[in-house]
Amino acid sequence: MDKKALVSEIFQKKSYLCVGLDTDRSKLPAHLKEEKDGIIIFNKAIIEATKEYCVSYKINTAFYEARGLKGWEEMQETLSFIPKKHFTIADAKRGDIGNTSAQYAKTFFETLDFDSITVAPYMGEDSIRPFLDYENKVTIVLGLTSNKGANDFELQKMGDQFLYEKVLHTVSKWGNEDNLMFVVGATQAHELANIRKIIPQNFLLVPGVGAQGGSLQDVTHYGKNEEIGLLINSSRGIIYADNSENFANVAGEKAKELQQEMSVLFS
Ligand SMILES: O=c1ccn([C@@H]2O[C@H](COP(=O)(O)O)[C@@H](O)[C@H]2O)c(=O)[nH]1
Repeated sequence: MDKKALVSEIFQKKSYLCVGLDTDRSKLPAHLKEEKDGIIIFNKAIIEATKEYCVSYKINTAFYEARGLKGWEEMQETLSFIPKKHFTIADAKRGDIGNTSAQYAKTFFETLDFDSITVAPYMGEDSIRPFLDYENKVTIVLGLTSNKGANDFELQKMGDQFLYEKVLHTVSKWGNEDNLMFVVGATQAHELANIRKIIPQNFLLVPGVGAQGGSLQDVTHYGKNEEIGLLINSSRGIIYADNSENFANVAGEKAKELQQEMSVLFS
């Protein structure tokens, strides 16, 4: 799925919600912890219950990679449950010297066929170029992250600008508004007006509402553009909203609540 199709889905559904599938076996409802395919059953039910209310799913690969071969198979099977009209994100935060990045790009864009991948910018252009070389795929670069550690480097001054501002200015020239998005944490909403001056048109992937306390209203107010330009992610706040056999219905309700809050912020 490309950006044009994503924008069309956003306006049709009045939703810019991305559901995060950070599925941790130790957090499954008790009845699924006993099942060999507990993660698959859980993810399938979550996708069925939430697909009407969201336009995107983000798979944080760490939760699958940690389980070795079985985890990679679970990631692939989970991807196959996601309807084609949803934008898929491999939250893998890759980036290495060029020939290694090329293998990461092949893994996530060809072998697994994700629509997009998150990458770290700090090894520079040759580490990101192999991802950008894929037509009809989107590279999502870490801009200003949601965590406390954003203060350690991203919010340090480099000359007269913050390091994250330098990243946005420079990286945005390596690609275009169709193949480049940036991660900005919902906890950093105070910087969004400034961020929109630097990258008015690129989509932003915004994690950090729900469990991390970011505000959907603030992010939308300061970050929205004429295409909406936002994918707001919630993972734990949706998928672990309930720990009983009714978990999927409750997850669906949580996704619906967020979609309804978004729908009134469209105008
Ligand atoms: O700055 C960042 C970048 C990525 N993440 C990821 O997003 C989700 C957030 O999960 P919640 O449970 O909704 O807090 C998770 O996969 C993080 O690794 C982020 O939080 N902040």
